[in-house]
Amino acid sequence: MIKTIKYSKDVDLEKELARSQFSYDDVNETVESILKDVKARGDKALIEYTEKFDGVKLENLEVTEEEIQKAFDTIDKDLMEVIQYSHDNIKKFHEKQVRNDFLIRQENGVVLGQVVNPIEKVGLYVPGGTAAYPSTVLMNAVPAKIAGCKEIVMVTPPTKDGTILPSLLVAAKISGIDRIFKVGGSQSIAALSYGTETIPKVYKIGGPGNIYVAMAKKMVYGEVSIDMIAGPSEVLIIADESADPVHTAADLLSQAEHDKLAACILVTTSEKLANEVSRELEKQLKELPREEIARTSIETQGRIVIVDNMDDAVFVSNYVAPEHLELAVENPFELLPRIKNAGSIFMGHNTPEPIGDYLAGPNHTLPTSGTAKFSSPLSVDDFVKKSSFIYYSKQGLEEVKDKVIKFAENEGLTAHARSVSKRFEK
Ligand SMILES: NC(=O)c1ccc[n+]([C@@H]2O[C@H](COP(=O)([O-])OP(=O)(O)OC[C@H]3O[C@@H](n4cnc5c(N)ncnc54)[C@H](O)[C@@H]3O)[C@@H](O)[C@H]2O)c1
Ligand SMILES: N[C@H](CO)Cc1c[nH]c[nH+]1
Ligand SMILES: [Zn+2]
Repeated sequence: MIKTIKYSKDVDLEKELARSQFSYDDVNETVESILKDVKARGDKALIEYTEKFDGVKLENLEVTEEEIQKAFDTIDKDLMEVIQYSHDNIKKFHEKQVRNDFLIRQENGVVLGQVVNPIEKVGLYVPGGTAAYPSTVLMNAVPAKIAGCKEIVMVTPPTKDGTILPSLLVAAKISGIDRIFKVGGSQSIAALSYGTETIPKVYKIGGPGNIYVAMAKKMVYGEVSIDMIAGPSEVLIIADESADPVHTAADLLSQAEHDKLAACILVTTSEKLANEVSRELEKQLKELPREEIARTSIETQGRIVIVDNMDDAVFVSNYVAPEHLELAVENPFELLPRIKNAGSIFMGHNTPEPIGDYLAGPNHTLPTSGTAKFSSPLSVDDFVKKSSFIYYSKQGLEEVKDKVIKFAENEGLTAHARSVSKRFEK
């Protein structure tokens, strides 16, 4: 049964919405020791952890060309069309994000500018523990490809028979991934961070994963860059009395089935809707093949929050800063400007969250665990870096020389001042 809370200003949201069913300390220790071990023992450690966590002893870590060809030969052709359709929508949306170089020319001959360069080597994590995510392959790889990254490698856990599903391989090839490795979890994050005999060290790691993956990315940050902490899925639905309880429950469960640690929250002004959704969740849970995962998520992390008005609903939502926010209200566009913290916003009654998961175009790798307060969806920006450049003419330098010298002397940095003044000595 999902827990229901009546919100008022006295309610301690930190306590009521706490995601406390898991010991992060245990995960920390496990991940730290895996990272150290892979750094020390490379491929040998990867093979052992893959046997331990994924139940398969691998001979080779890299997917071969024959395996990729076989995937194209065996994949369901309708699924391949859907993958291509989704790829094209994601590409169209992300092409709009491309940043161009710019130049500022001044009359005195000074030229200033910014050049944008792709990050050369990137590693993409595609989850594969309890479900396979070809959609995540596309969401990660397409922006990297548009950015122009030279080497795009993908890591994902293998199935029990030591293969990678055809849908993942086909999605990887369609979106331009160069190399694919059959390794998942924190061990794969270690491999991408430090490099092993087989897996190249990259400059940046992107992609979502479970708590072990998220923790590993956090720990290797500094050694490499990371996109964000995209962990267990979340959805928060703001609903008024116009929302349909059957649809609302279905939307909550769409994210609950990802992970026992997924967080699904309904915030509503309607007590009637709250009761109906609570009943409907019980009914629909029984119909799901992944009932156990979804039930644990709903019963431990799930909440229905009843509020007096939309102001309070918006306040709670901005406080949670959910990965996905559904505005299941009469006029979602009216509410939109008041939403300050959310990964992706789904507007109105005909935009269920899975539309964004699969094919609308915007990215589905999104900030979780409240990090939407300061992070954005995965985008082309995550795969580029910028350099600025400065060109001064003789006249331009002469015009500012005294100012630079003044600044440098104030900071007590004589050599800085002299690097300018020396140019004007006779
Ligand atoms: N934010 C997004 O865009 C997005 C997209 C898709 C999925 N997700 C999330 O990704 C996650 C996928 O999780 P998953 O588990 O299915 O796949 P996963 O690939 O993230 O994790 C599986 C791996 O976790 C490791 N692991 C499992 N138990 C472990 C243990 N006890 N100790 C050490 N390592 C262990 C193993 O190496 C295993 O291969 C879910 O939380 C889902 O909500 C997020
Ligand atoms: N909802 C996930 C992000 O939290 C993305 C996804 C992929 N496939 C289905 N859903
Ligand atoms: Zn999803």
